Amino acid sequence: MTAVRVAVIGADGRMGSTVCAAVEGADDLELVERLDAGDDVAALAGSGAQVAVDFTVPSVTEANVHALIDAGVHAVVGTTGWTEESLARVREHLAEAGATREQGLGVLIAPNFALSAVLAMSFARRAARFFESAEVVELHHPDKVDAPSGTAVTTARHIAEGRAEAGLGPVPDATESQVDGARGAIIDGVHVHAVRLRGLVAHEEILLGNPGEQLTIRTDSFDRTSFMPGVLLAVREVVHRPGLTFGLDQVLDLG
Ligand SMILES: NC(=O)c1ccc[n+]([C@@H]2O[C@H](COP(=O)([O-])OP(=O)(O)OC[C@H]3O[C@@H](n4cnc5c(N)ncnc54)[C@H](O)[C@@H]3O)[C@@H](O)[C@H]2O)c1
Ligand SMILES: O=C(O)C1=N[C@H](C(=O)O)CCC1
Repeated sequence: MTAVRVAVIGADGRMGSTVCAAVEGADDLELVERLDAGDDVAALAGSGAQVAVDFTVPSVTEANVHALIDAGVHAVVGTTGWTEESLARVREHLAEAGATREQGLGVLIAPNFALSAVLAMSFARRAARFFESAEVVELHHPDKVDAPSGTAVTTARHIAEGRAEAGLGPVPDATESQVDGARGAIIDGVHVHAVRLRGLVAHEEILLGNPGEQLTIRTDSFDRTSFMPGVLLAVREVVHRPGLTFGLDQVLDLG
């Protein structure tokens, strides 16, 4: 068995260092490069790396992915901050690169690699059509630079899709006046609230309400090792998935 050669970008960070350890602990993977701020992603072209894992910061991750496509390296991305527009640019770049390759390159971007979070997002989408009200509360460590979390943004979008498919209108909300931000950010009509608290890692509660009842879906990552099985699965899968894959639910076939 030949090991898949893996590079990690953001290797000195909380996630990147955990990914390096997970790759080093896997018999079928080989850690060949550790890059962090100041290193040239384009140089991976001649490094022998087949897959690069990006856990950096929202402001640089898209440029890293374009550089990886140009370098002919598959990408697994956990960094947040992706929009419909930035995803479309990656899709387009991959299509151009694929036209000149025998087997197209793969980019797999997932806002959350923890199985509990992937399932929570999937359950929320399925449950959304049955409830009048839906709100998302995400809770993270205070060193996180973006809010709301990428997971919460994706969860809100899933809920909005489920509601729209069922023909549900806006969530009920009689608020006429508020202190700025009191009702959270509104993403596709769903209110999203962000808590930052020392001691936390990554947590989310999805609240779904009807007259007289509530469904709460909660996911907790108590440790960054929770993300590693999903990251390693993505590394193994991306080489067989040309084009852009968004969300680990696609790999797990959750729909
Ligand atoms: N998808 C998931 O499952 C998941 C899980 C946890 C965190 N995240 C996301 O991953 C990202 C990183 O989180 P973190 O807690 O590891 O952050 P962190 O701040 O600990 O690490 C980021 C690292 O990226 C490096 N970096 C910055 N600019 C760079 C550049 N241009 N090139 C290379 N490296 C660069 C920094 O020096 C740092 O070492 C965030 O967007 C976070 O939301 C995603
Ligand atoms: O610690 C972080 O930062 C996390 N970021 C992701 C997000 O924004 O959804 C996933 C959870 C951890």
